[in-house]
Amino acid sequence: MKEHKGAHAFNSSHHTVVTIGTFDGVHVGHQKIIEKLVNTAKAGNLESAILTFFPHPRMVLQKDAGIKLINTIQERKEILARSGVDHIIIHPFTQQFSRLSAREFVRDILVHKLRAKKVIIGYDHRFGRNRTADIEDLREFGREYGFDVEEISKQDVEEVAVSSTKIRNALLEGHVEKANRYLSYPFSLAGTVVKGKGLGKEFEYPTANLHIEEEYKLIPKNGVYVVRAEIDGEQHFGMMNIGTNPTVGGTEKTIETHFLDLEKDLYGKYISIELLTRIRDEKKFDSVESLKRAMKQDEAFSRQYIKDNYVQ
Ligand SMILES: Cc1cc2nc3c(=O)[nH]c(=O)nc-3n(C[C@H](O)[C@H](O)[C@H](O)COP(=O)(O)O)c2cc1C
Ligand SMILES: Nc1ncnc2c1ncn2[C@@H]1O[C@H](COP(=O)(O)OP(=O)(O)O)[C@@H](O)[C@H]1O
Repeated sequence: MKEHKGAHAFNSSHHTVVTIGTFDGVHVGHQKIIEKLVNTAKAGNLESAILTFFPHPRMVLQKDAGIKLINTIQERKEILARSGVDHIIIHPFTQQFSRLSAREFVRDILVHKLRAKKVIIGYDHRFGRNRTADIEDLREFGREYGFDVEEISKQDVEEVAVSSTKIRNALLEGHVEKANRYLSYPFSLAGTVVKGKGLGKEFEYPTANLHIEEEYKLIPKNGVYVVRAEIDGEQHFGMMNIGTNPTVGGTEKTIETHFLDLEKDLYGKYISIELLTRIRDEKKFDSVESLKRAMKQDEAFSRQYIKDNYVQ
């Protein structure tokens, strides 16, 4: 897969079949559309291309700072790379871009830059300044500029929307296994390991504190999770706490992981951690001793879960 930082950087001499969308999560519904894209490309001797926007249009147009996404742009790229698509174009969604007329968008981006011969698009997709144009307008442009339009049915579009909402809600409610089923891969949190409060030694459980740079990344419900990560090329399981550490008087939200059977300096490392299941809520214990006992139980639960689900 080739990545292009905007339609203007696209330089393939082949004709393409293009689909347009945010693809947050790249979940099972998205995967169905991508499969259609890839098969259409093969059948028509075209190259497949996904045109996606970043930042998310809602971040730019509604200054919606609160919007949370399942994937960071980096994660979206990595998951799409596994889907067999030839090109991903990450077009910067700016105020200026949003003011392009429908004709300018079609002519300058789809036809001239991306050399589209086919566009696969949701039945209700709207585009151009103020989202004035619809799929019928796109078909009309297609006749003028020489490309076909293939419609994604109402049923498939709804499946995509329902899945995205279900995944976001499942994560916010702590149901990671449900989210992972819709995603068909484990939801993950990625960031750099930073210094914490320095209490890990007191707990006999050193914890790697994850700093996530992307403030738009959705963080699942506070609580304790069984997790897995690759560290220096090796798989490690662990237990993660998302929360404010109320027992030790914490107020800021932290994401910290104790990796089982590992002793390693992780400061400064960039780690992507998969969430596998949720153990319990984060609690304010009346003593550090009680918290330690709870963490011992979390460890026992985690070891059993890993044995039951991941070890042959
Ligand atoms: C598996 C696990 C479960 C935890 N559960 C709780 C909890 O229920 N309540 C709480 O206040 N802190 C909880 N913590 C956080 C501890 O308070 C935290 O690890 C400790 O404050 C050390 O912080 P530090 O790494 O920033 O020094 C948990 C941590 C882990 C690793
Ligand atoms: N098994 C392990 N799991 C997590 N971190 C570990 C582990 N072994 C060693 N470490 C190191 O210990 C650090 C955490 O120690 P800790 O005493 O909890 O301090 P902090 O408050 O900075 O998190 C981690 O950032 C990592 O570098």
